[in-house]
Amino acid sequence: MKPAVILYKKLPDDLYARLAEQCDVTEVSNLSPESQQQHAAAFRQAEGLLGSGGKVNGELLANMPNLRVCSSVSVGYDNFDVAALNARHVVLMHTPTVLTETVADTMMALVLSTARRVPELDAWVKAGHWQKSIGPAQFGIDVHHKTLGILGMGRIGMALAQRAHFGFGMKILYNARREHEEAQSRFGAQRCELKELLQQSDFVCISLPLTDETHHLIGAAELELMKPDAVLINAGRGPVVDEKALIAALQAGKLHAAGLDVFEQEPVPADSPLLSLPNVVTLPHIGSATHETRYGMMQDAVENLIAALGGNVDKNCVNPQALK
Ligand SMILES: NC(=O)C1=CN([C@@H]2O[C@H](COP(=O)(O)OP(=O)(O)OC[C@H]3O[C@@H](n4cnc5c(N)ncnc54)[C@H](O)[C@@H]3O)[C@@H](O)[C@H]2O)C=CC1
Ligand SMILES: O=C(O)C(=O)CO
Repeated sequence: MKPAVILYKKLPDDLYARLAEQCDVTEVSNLSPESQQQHAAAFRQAEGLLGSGGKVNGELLANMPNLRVCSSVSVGYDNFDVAALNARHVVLMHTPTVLTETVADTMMALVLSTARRVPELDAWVKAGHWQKSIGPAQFGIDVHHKTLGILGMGRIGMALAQRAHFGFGMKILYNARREHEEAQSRFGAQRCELKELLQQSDFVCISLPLTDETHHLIGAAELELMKPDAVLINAGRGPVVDEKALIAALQAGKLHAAGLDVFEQEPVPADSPLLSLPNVVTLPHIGSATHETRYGMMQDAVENLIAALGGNVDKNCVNPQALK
């Protein structure tokens, strides 16, 4: 008999067919309590769960007594209660690597667009303001040969460092618990304390996961340490930055700009002051959102689920110890 799975994300036809060949699939629109109630029997039976977004916590697990494998279409897994999964011996699979280069491209796009004010000036031209030669009011700041500080020197941080160092001749700083030998040998990257990184970087780029330790890692005191013409880029998770403190710093003119792909609340509320600050570039959490990469993530998530249901957690497993 095929294992029963709950699918809470639309898949392309070929990937759905691949999943359905191996599993008995019930498709639901999301993991809301209403959806769990509506499909109670399917949730109760399911051994697998595949999708993205939505909280996977003790309450959901209580409705899924047969669950063995969660497969997330994402690398970040802060929406999963891993301790609760471990306690129930449920393994969590995710999709690192396949999205790394695309997210680093997004971060570089934020670096360039904040520094050179691309969206702001695009809107300015389209609004008919380009009536004569531009002047200092339209100038930006250089990116090349500046200092880029990375918080989260993992897969995405490394791919960003590669672009910044080789493409733009930038000096790379990073903050980490341990020396990153590869970052040092490939990019001459220097490890430093958070304080030093904030004081020295022209661009502070966040590609950190959200954990208890990283929650509000960047608050008022940290923003105060940054150079007045520095730029903050966040593509990790919104709550790594205290958004109220960021808004206050931007309103007080303490930073050149911010480039944000992630927010404390997503979608970002329409009345957020971030949306009316001209020096803030906002993106709707598109870090990995290209056709190619999103397809690759879904493909990996399907294969991860099938492999893990078959007892193979060699690749892309967050908590292989849960099997023990
Ligand atoms: N904006 C978007 O669409 C996307 C956002 N992300 C976010 O990026 C994060 C990173 O992804 P990867 O690079 O693949 O993960 P990774 O695990 O390879 O890298 C994360 C790095 O952060 C470091 N780190 C963790 N806590 C730290 C702390 N307190 N201080 C200093 N360093 C710390 C880790 O040691 C690791 O080197 C994901 O967890 C996710 O939240 C990932 C993909 C897309
Ligand atoms: O994979 C992730 O963690 C994302 O945020 C979306 O790609």
